Amino acid sequence: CPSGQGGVQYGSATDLLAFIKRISGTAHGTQANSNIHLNQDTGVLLSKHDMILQNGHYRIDSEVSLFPWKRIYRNADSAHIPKGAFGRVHLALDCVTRKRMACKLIPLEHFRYSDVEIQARFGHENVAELFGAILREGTLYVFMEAGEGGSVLEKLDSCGPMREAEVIWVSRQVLQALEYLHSKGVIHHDIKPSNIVLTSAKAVLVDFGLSVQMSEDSQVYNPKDLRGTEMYMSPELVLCGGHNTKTDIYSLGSTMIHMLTGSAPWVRRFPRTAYPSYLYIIHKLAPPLEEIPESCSTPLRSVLHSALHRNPARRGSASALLQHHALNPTTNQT
Ligand SMILES: Nc1nnc(-c2c[nH]c3ncc(-c4c[nH]c5ccccc45)cc23)o1
Repeated sequence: CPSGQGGVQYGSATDLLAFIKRISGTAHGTQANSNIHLNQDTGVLLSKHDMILQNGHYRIDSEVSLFPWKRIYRNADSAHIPKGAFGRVHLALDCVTRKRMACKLIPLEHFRYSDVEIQARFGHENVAELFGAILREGTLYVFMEAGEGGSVLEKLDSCGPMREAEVIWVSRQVLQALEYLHSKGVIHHDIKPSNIVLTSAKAVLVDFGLSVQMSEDSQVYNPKDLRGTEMYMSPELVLCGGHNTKTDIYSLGSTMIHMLTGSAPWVRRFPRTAYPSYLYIIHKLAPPLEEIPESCSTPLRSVLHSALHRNPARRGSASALLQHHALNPTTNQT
């Protein structure tokens, strides 16, 4: 690059995918990239109108300010946190336009191509929008839509169980995201309260680092590893015999129980201190229907029975559940 000219540029989602493909190859040592070894910032920003480059630079504390927000761990709710499966999410403010964004910092050695790929390829109002990614001194800065209301987990931890109307409001929007992603063959693999963030107007799905897109000619994904957070995992996923998008529906059912009761399924009956793993419990005892609170209305109870069905073929799809009268309260009041 000309002297003083930075390596960050405006581009399309295709340009951004090419960039993260290149650096994820570098992350796994398969190819050298001249800029990677310099202190040169490199990257692609998608939105010309509200992220302002200066001579190909988008530098922290110059073109954009970061404010520490939330330390996040992948599988933090599990008994173990795989090495490096962590990051930090900051609030980011563009210094010129004051655009507010979330910025996730991912050490290059822990970066997965799917961390960014799914959000770059599949846009939906209930999937955290991707604004760009910049590699700087071995750390990838991923700029995304901010859920300034924090996550559903924070809401539950600070305010306790949610009212049924709130649970329906959140569940509908997660189902809208899943209906879209599942139509593209994408499995999120980690639906849980900490991966649903809130803005003033909507709920948004985040963290696609464990997501996969099934091949077009197959309706079954045969996993190489166990993906997700144990308390929310479906029985078929735990068995590792192959699963499909319906595993996300079961995780949403588990998430709905957490929203209704304030606790994840199983943990009240089987405290984490005594049970380092829930995989056997999920295999032998699922589904956790007895964790549905007495106060739960009959219509919402039937949504949970469908979403938590042990047999994925009999579990409701996202499209089917979105038609359920319990999730369309305004229509059935007429
Ligand atoms: N794991 C992950 N991958 N992408 C995100 C993400 C994208 N946009 C966001 N907006 C808000 C938060 C967030 C979570 N807990 C919070 C508590 C307080 C404030 C904000 C938050 C997280 C994100 O998170």
